[in-house]
Amino acid sequence: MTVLELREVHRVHGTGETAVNALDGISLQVEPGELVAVMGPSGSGKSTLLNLAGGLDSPTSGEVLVDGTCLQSLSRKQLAAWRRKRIGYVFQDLNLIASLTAAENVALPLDLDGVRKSRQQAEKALSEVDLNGYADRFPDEMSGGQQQRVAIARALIGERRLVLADEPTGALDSRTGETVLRLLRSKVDAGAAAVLVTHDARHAAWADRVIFLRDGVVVDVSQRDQPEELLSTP
Ligand SMILES: Nc1ncnc2c1ncn2[C@@H]1O[C@H](COP(=O)(O)OP(=O)(O)OP(=O)(O)O)[C@@H](O)[C@H]1O
Repeated sequence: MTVLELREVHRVHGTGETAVNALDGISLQVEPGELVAVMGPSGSGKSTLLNLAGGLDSPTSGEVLVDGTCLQSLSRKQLAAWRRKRIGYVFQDLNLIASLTAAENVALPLDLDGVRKSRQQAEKALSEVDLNGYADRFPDEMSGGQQQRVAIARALIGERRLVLADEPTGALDSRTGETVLRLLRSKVDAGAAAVLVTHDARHAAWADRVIFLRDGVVVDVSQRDQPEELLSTP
């Protein structure tokens, strides 16, 4: 089943003379096993698209479906539960909770859903981002890059079907940045769907499809070349 679907989505920010068409009729489907990168100049609507996909914002018109359910049809409470279970976010502002340790931050979405053995899962997720031994540290006891990896671990933990990432490698050196993309890729290869907003073509190269936005519309889409096509190129 299609994990994320946007149907003719428009989002106008503001009203009257100052109104901005942040998204101007976007349709998009992301399937299980697919990593889609979104690129485009500043102000082209990338963050708006990600916020709508994650149910953090609502379209002015059009529909956003996750796992076949229209997010706008859910009550606030249902939407919160839907998001927590199915959607993982890695945003530029990491949203780590300062009073919780790394492991507690990572386990939080599971704890809120009453999942057992959340601590064990959180420690495993932390070790996957090379943070063995950091479980009991608080965010302010970690570097920016380490905090970013905690945020990645929190986004990928559990049965998330959709992962939304906004420049997830922002504060990381290039080697750690590559680790993050590899983790995202392997989550997708295991059956999740992901949307990655990036300004960096090297990061977009990890995607199956790259969508280019300008002024709230899709101006180009590039598909990852099939190896066979590459081999047959003279
Ligand atoms: N809350 C808001 N109120 C008014 N205008 C907004 C709001 N959020 C975004 N916009 C406007 O909508 C347009 C799209 O913004 P958006 O943040 O989605 O772009 P972006 O491509 O993510 O930009 P960047 O790469 O700089 O993060 C811009 O013109 C922006 O100024």
